[in-house]
Amino acid sequence: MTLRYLTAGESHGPALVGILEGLPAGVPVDLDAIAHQLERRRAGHGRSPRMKFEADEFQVLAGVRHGLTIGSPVALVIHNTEWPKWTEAMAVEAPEDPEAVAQTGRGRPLTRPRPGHADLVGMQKYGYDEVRNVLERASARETATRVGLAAVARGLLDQLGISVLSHVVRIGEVAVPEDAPPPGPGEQERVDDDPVRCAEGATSERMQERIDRAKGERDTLGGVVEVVAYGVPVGLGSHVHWDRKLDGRLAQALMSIQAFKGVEVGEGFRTAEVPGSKAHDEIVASEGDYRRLTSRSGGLEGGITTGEPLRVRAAMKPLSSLTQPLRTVDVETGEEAQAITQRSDVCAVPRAGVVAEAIVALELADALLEKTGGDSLDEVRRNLEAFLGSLPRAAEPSANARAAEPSADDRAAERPADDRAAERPADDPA
Ligand SMILES: Cc1cc2nc3c(=O)[nH]c(=O)nc-3n(C[C@H](O)[C@H](O)[C@H](O)COP(=O)(O)O)c2cc1C
Ligand SMILES: C=C(O[C@@H]1CC(C(=O)O)=C[C@@H](OP(=O)(O)O)[C@H]1O)C(=O)O
Repeated sequence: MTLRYLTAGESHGPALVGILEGLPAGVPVDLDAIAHQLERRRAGHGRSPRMKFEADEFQVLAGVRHGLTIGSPVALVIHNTEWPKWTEAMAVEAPEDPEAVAQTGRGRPLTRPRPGHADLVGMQKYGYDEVRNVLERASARETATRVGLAAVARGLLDQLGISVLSHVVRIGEVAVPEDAPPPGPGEQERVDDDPVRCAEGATSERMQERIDRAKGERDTLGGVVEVVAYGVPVGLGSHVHWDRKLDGRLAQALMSIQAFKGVEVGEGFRTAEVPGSKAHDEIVASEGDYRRLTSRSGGLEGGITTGEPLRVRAAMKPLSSLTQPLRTVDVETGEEAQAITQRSDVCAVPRAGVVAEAIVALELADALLEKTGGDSLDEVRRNLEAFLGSLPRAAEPSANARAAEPSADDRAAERPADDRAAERPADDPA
C-alpha cells in the first residue's frame, strides 16, 4: 500500500480525525473542493435529520502549505456540530457521578440492540453491557473523514486527468433501465442536482416517491450505486498476487462502507447469466492503441485496469434503525423487546454514493502511486508519461481487412450450435 489512511472519531464526540500518508509533494489542495465533497455527502432525499444541520466544519492541520501538499502526512479534523450537547455523555474523563450521567437522556444505557446494526455483536466482542460505545464508532458518521481525505487525494487524480463520479441506479425495487449508459465525465453536477442523485429524471421521481412511501410506512430502503472513473490509465493493479488485484482491492474497500453488502465489477453478476460470446469486450486496434468494443468488464481484466472507463456497482442494505422497531432482546432483563429507536436516515443511498466514489478515488490514487512511484507531482507525471509512452503501439490492420472481419456475435450466429461446441481454439495445440 503506497497511499495509507487512518480515521478516528466517534459520531457524537468532539470531532472526526483523519490522516492520509503517501501523497507526493506539489499536489494542489483546494479547501473549497474539500467543503464541496463534504456537502455532497450530506445531501439527498431520505437523509437523516442530522444532515440538515450538521456543518462538517473542518481544518487541515498538517501536510499542506500555501495550497500544495509537502509530502508529509495530511491531517484533517472535522468538528461535530452537536458536541456541546454531548460533553457529559461522551466525556473523555471519567464522570464524578456516573449514576447521574446514566439518568440523563444522552447518557442513558441502551440495552435493546438493533438487528442489523453493529450493536449486539459489538457489545459481545468488546464486553460492554450497553450499546453506546459500539454505536458511536459503527456509525457512518465516520465516512465524512474518508470523503474529506479522498477530496485531497482527488487533487492528484485531477492533475492526471482522472475523474471519478457516481450515480444511484436503484432504490428498493425502483431501478434505472439495465442498458442506460452511465453519466459522462462532465455530468456529475447534473446528477448531484437530482434529489436522489439519479441520472434519469423519470426514474428519479419514482425513487423519491418510493422513499416517501417507506417513510410513511416507518420503514427504510437500500439500493445500488454505480461509480465510474474516466481517464484511468492502463496498467494499475496486477494479476500476479491476490492482494494486488485492483478488482479485489476495490471490492474490499467498498464493502467496508457501513451497510454495503455487495460489489459488482462491470456487468458483474449479470455476466453469469450470458454465454462467453456476450460477456467479454472484444479488442480492436485503433490509432495505435488497443480499444474494447464494449465495457462489460468495467475496465478491469486480471485485476489490471484496461484504460477504458472503470465501472463498479455496490449494493446497500436498508438501514437498521427503524421507527417501527424490529424484535430484539433487552440485554439487561433478558426479556423480548423492541429495538432502540434512533434518529436515522430513511434511505442513505444517494449520499452513500458519494462515499463509494471517495473510496474508489482513494484506491485509484493508491494504485496509481504504486505504479508510478514519485515523491513530487512532477515525478509522478513524468513516470506515468514514460510508462504510457513506452507501451508498444498496436499494429493496425488495413481498413479493408477490418471492415471484412466479423464480430464474435456475427461468427456465433453463422455457426450451428453443435459446431461451436465441438470447435477447439485454433491456437491451442491440445
Ligand atoms: C451514508 C450512510 C448513512 C447511514 N445512516 C444510517 C442511519 O441513519 N441509521 C442506521 O441505522 N444505519 C445507517 N447506516 C448504516 C449503519 O452505519 C450500518 O448498518 C452499521 O454500521 C452496521 O454495519 P453493517 O450494516 O455494514 O453490518 C448508514 C450508512 C451509510 C453509508
Ligand atoms: C451522522 C451521520 O450519519 C449518521 C449515520 C448513522 C448510522 O447509524 O450509521 C445514524 C445517524 O446518526 P445520528 O443519530 O447521530 O443522526 C446518521 O445521521 C453522517 O453521515 O454524518
